[in-house]
Amino acid sequence: MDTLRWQNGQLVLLDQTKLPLEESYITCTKWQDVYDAISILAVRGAPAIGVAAAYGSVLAARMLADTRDYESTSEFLADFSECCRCLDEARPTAVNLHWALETMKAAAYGAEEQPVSSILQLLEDKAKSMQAEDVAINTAMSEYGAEELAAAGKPLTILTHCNAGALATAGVGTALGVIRSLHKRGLIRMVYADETRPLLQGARLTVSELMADGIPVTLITDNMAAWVMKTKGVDAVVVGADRITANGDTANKIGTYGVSILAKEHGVPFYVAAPISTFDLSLDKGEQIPIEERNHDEVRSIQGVPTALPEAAVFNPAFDVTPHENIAAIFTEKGVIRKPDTAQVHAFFNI
Ligand SMILES: CSC[C@@H](O)[C@@H](O)C(=O)COP(=O)(O)O
Repeated sequence: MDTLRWQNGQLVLLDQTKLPLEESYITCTKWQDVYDAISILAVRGAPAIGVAAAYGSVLAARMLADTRDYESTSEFLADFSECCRCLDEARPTAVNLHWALETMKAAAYGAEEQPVSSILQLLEDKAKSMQAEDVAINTAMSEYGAEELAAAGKPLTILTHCNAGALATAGVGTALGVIRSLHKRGLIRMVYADETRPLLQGARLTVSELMADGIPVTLITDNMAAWVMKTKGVDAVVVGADRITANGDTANKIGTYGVSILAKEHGVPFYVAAPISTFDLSLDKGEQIPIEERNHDEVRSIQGVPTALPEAAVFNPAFDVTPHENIAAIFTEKGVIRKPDTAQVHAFFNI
């Protein structure tokens, strides 16, 4: 089950809205298909949407070249940038989307002197290398995280929120990558997976991903996390991230902030696993992160089944921000940032 694959010049995406009950795929032949797939969460998770968008930009470049006979490469680049800008609007919080498109644009502009046909090939190669790099990044980050947690010297009970696994990346995942590495070392006693309302990424995706790998996992509803921490000996919380600001504040799936408060109350260390592409050092603090608000029907219903009056007022932020004070460490592919704050993050990035 590949989260995404580039096949015969098309992007094939596993439709995560149908999981775990149905394995079906969406074939994207134009960038607008990728935009739609990202918007409806057919492909989701910060690194996965970055890679998908990179391929989306390849489809955009090809579509432009097919529909117009460009007299100059700079005209093509201007239209290509505009397509990237539109794709970038698919979701606002995960900075990996923006990062991936900026990387693709930089690659295209770096070849400004070359003909459009060469740029098309270069963009395809760049997207493929971005996908391959994500695999390596996940593996390195997972090892750093597992090494840090293995120091406890005993099998661990871990709580996670949302899905930061293979389905959210091109590789083994970020938070679930760390859990996979710990499992390989015989160091997972139990993983508690929050169901993650409203869209149930924990129940639908994390639980099935871990079960498929034979990793012990127990599904809980989001409102059970406090009691599980109190009664089940949770050793650590490990989650992914959608954007991390220069002081270490971390945006992740709605509910993560609450889990961090519960962890603090129960003396449970709270860890974030995220690639460097998830850091947005142009922002000083979490309050500056744009938070996506999604369709209110996602809260008025569960999997399309109404659970509230259709006219009920709703607030549906897709993400929240965990303050850096609540984070014990951030695992990246280049190492661990302990007790993240502006000084630690700056030191890590040599700023
Ligand atoms: C490695 S994925 C990290 C995050 O993107 C993940 O935890 C998350 O919040 C995903 O939200 P989603 O709305 O499903 O895209």
